Amino acid sequence: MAGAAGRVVRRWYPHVLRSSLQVPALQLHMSKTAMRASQKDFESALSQVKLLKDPGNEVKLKLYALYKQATEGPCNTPKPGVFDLINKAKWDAWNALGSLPKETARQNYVDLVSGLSSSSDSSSQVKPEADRKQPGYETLVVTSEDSITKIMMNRPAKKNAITTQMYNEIMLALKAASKDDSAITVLTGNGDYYSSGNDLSNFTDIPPEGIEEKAKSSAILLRDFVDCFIDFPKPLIAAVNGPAVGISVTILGLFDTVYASSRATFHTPFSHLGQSPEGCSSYTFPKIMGPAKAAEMLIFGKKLTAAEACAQGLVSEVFPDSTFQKEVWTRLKAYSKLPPNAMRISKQVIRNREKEKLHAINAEESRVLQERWLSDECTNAVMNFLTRKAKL
Ligand SMILES: CCCCCCCCCC/C=C/CC(=O)SCCNC(=O)CCNC(=O)[C@H](O)C(C)(C)COP(=O)(O)OP(=O)(O)OC[C@H]1O[C@@H](n2cnc3c(N)ncnc32)[C@H](O)[C@@H]1OP(=O)(O)O
Repeated sequence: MAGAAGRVVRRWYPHVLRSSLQVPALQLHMSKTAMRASQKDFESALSQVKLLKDPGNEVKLKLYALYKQATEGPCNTPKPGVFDLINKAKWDAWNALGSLPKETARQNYVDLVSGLSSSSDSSSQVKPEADRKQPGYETLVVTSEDSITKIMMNRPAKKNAITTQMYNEIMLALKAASKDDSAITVLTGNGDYYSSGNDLSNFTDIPPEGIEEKAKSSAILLRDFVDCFIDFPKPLIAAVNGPAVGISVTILGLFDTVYASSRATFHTPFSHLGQSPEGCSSYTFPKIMGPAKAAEMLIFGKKLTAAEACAQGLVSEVFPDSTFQKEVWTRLKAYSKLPPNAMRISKQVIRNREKEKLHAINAEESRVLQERWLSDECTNAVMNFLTRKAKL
């Protein structure tokens, strides 16, 4: 849909008003000039109008009425029935022009299109992401545009490993997105990784109260973090731009749609790390892919390719890496135009009956992990990574 200059170009035709209409308040004193538009100007405006960004139903009705008046003169067709809403709105708009002369209607049409073209040119300028970035986040880039809130993990040099600060910022961003006027929310990563999961340096920041206290507060953080995904009220989409590890994989079971680049992999090496599953994956993964496949991932740490994850139902669709961004955002922009309330309600109908269960599972997984973090198996695995002795 984006044209060569990054300009949004949609095709719509004023005489074929297909979408639902609000009854317009027509005030048609468009041209204050005495200039007469030539037939050529009018034809050029007719071509130009097809290239404009959709101006909304009210303006489309004005254009329709002026077009009819300019080409056929005053409205002389029978009034459509009260239940024929669209044709009635069109008829009302045309009829409201009364005996406006054809030439004036033509001039008003040309003026209106010219005004729309210049405002469309300036509003279609794509602002650089830095200008649209929401302030207050250090580990994320959060932007809202086209009814989409995008939450991008932004520690590319660390493979978007999730620090305590990033857990907290993701929670804040999700809470804000649940209340903003976006229709859908997307989580993605900056750089070559989607996320390498929990930042293992979270284990080194031990408070004076000791490791037990750290494990306790971390279990609360984990539970709160996962709860935000369980409770998120709008469609939540993951755009998995590259490899995903640990908690960034497990929470995918709580997303509504997961798009993956062909370069993405899905890895949950919990046993290797002396840990156990979180993000409700102990429940969602067996449900999504069956217990045998889930066990390979969650107990044995089998890494899945994007194609395998898609075959097993964890991923909705895989896109070639070279076209991933373009294809995914084109798709999401189209989805974001669907009626937002209907999407929210559909999500509720699909998810609500599981919510209580998911909260209980999350609490249980967090409790088990709190103990695991204090185990020698976990301490040794983390130390091996931090002292550069091991990688996944
Ligand atoms: C008692 C306290 C408990 C505290 C708990 C807090 C809350 C926990 C909540 C739940 C837990 C979730 C479970 C998980 O997510 S488990 C998965 C954890 N992730 C890993 O084990 C991945 C470790 N990383 C790697 O194995 C490799 O880095 C990689 C991802 C395979 C990439 O390898 P690479 O060779 O391509 O790149 P590399 O040079 O290693 O990485 C670049 C720099 O990024 C740093 N880095 C990458 N991932 C992490 C990570 N997860 N944690 C910390 N740092 C990471 C890496 O060290 C490099 O840094 P530098 O350039 O050397 O400074």
